[in-house]
Amino acid sequence: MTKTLISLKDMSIRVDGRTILEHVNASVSEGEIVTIVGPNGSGKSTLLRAMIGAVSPAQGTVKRATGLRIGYVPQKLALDAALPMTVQRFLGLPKRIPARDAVKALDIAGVPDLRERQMTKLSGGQFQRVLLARALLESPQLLLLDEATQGLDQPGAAAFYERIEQVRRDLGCAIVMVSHDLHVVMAASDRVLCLNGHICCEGSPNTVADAPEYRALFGSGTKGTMALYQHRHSHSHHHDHHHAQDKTH
Ligand SMILES: Nc1ncnc2c1ncn2[C@@H]1O[C@H](COP(=O)(O)OP(=O)(O)OP(=O)(O)O)[C@@H](O)[C@H]1O
Repeated sequence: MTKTLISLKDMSIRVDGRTILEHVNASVSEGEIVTIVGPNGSGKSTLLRAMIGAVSPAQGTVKRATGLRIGYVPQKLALDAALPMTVQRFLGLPKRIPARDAVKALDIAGVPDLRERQMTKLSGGQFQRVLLARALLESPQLLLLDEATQGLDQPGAAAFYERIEQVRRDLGCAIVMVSHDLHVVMAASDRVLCLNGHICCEGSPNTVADAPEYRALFGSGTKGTMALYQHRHSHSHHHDHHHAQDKTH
């Protein structure tokens, strides 16, 4: 039987007396890819933060499987450009890690050659891969990605998501990701949650794209771009390497 890694029951979150999320019921099982979509300010990041335990529910519960290992890729990470730091060093914060652990994580993240490079000299795509490598260090059973492709162009984002699917195949971890790239992300997901302070609708990518609640939020235009991406996506696996390399050189 598939194990439930995390479950949220009737969860509400309040920040500064304002309700950000209410009555959220959701769970994530072993090995599945769940995408959270929703307009700006709809509570997507807050939902991930509730999953890792960074914010506490005002009502309801968040239950994590005992000893659950979570890897988290945050939405933004500002590094001081004046501070020289290699990728190896960054991966070893706060505690140094052996080079072989860094090599392995970077390899899984699809950037095996970046270990000696300076963090501030990386491209946007390379930086995101290093953040992914960092989240993979603890062999997570659940990987949480918050807008991990922000600032990447479409081929870069597509290559990133293809890598995520590869990570899931290799490590068998479940993945929960937040994204604005609806057309790209939804094709890679088993399940989509559409959020707007509460869960408006959920289901397979196609079910959600057809749901009136989703269309009310995003219009029907995304259906077309999603179909376009699914078509491209089904042909693009062979090119993963090229895309990834596009972003790493
Ligand atoms: N620490 C905080 N203090 C005050 N308000 C907060 C805090 N964190 C989030 N909020 C508010 O909660 C709401 C949801 O924010 P959240 O970042 O979860 O949304 P989001 O869907 O991830 O948005 P975006 O797509 O813009 O990243 C917003 O109105 C935001 O202003």
